[in-house]
Amino acid sequence: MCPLHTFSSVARSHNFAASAVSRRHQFLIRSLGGVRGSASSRRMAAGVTNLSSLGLEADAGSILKRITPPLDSGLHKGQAGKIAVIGGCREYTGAPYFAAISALKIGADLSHVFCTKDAAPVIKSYSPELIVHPVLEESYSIREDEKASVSSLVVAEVKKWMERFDCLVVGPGLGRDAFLMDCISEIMRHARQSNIPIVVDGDGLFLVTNNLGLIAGYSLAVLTPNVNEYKRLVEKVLGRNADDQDAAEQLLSLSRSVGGATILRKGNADLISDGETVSVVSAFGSPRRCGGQGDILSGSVAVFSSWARQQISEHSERLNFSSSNPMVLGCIAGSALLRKAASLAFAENKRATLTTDIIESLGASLEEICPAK
Ligand SMILES: NC(=O)C1=CN([C@@H]2O[C@H](COP(=O)(O)OP(=O)(O)OC[C@H]3O[C@@H](n4cnc5c(N)ncnc54)[C@H](OP(=O)(O)O)[C@@H]3O)[C@@H](O)[C@H]2O)[C@@H](O)CC1
Ligand SMILES: Nc1ncnc2c1ncn2[C@@H]1O[C@H](COP(=O)(O)OP(=O)(O)OP(=O)(O)O)[C@@H](O)[C@H]1O
Ligand SMILES: [Mg+2]
Repeated sequence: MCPLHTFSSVARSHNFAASAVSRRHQFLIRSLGGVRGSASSRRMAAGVTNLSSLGLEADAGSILKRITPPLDSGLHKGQAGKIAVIGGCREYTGAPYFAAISALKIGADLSHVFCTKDAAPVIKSYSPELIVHPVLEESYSIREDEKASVSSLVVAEVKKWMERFDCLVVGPGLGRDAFLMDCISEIMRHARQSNIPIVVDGDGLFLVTNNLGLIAGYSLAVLTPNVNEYKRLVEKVLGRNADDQDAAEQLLSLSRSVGGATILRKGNADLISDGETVSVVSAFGSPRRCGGQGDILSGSVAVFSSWARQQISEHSERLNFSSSNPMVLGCIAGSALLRKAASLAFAENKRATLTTDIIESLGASLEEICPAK
């Protein structure tokens, strides 16, 4: 287990130690955009009463420490996690790379990428660490009369690996080709039948928003929408606009409406709900909004939720968390670690901070909270 004093020093420097009440208060002020005495702050005050009873700011440092497994010479390759990212097409090769390499940097043993044939050599060239499968096809590369047979082949190629994975990340850099979307739907149905957790991000959210049945009622699904993706999801599911005034209540109701899939709403503060609880991670990260940070998050959530699942199955009696849902714990851990890594990378690189710099800070960030030895 990680020594407690390590957590205390991290907590001091990264705001984990602020009292729960003050953090809740700060979050609500930020998320609801209140100005003292204004109408919006009065609405906010009403929200505080409702939301504080749900429990907001997560004790992310403690969760990170308790779900991260110790390094143990008795373990063999694969036991610390096998993750697969399904994404990467002609346009986007960075996003699946960011998600897959982040999973490895955090501590997973194996990270696979299933992408289109065009994207595969590019992704392989970024890193020899990733196992890259050039199996996906887009409409432009196949004839109409081939579609049925190619679709069966694509799905079969992914299915034969599926049972080995602890978690899939569906969507980073996937694109929105209609043929590809149909194949991915089939792959997701199969993953669900096999009880494999799925983190849905990027274009996977475009697919799911238009096919809610893919994740509805699946408690091992996590959706990680950014501001645009959340807006589309809320409009589709609740028939309303995304709400910043009652953000936590709306998220709770959104998650309930999709049958308890966990949703991580990304933004200034990250909000997480599985329809039972709402948690917030609001520790300051970085003011740089370079593309790719959401991809780091999706790869991280895949690893941490797999670890949380394992810890809960082995030691549920001594894990006294606010939520017993491993997908929620994985979201909290992933969000907190990303923010810490972004803050370290920004301290060093300032305006030049890029996603690759944040990835390079993941190891040191986790080490401060949970040392390897
Ligand atoms: N280095 C990389 O490889 C990175 C790659 N990335 C990858 O990029 C993909 C899109 O993710 P994103 O975050 O740009 O989507 P988002 O903010 O909803 O859209 C912004 C605007 O663009 C538009 N739009 C998007 N896709 C479209 C499409 N296929 N065809 C048409 N329009 C499209 C969208 O329009 P709308 O959705 O409203 O119709 C909105 O106006 C996703 O795969 C992600 O993983 C990122 O992870 C960053 C690093
Ligand atoms: N305004 C903000 N202030 C502080 N942190 C933010 C802000 N917006 C997003 N973040 C952080 O950046 C992370 C990525 O969120 P973002 O909204 O950039 O995702 P994304 O658009 O999906 O990213 P990507 O470019 O990888 O697709 C979130 O977990 C959140 O912690
Ligand atoms: Mg994204």
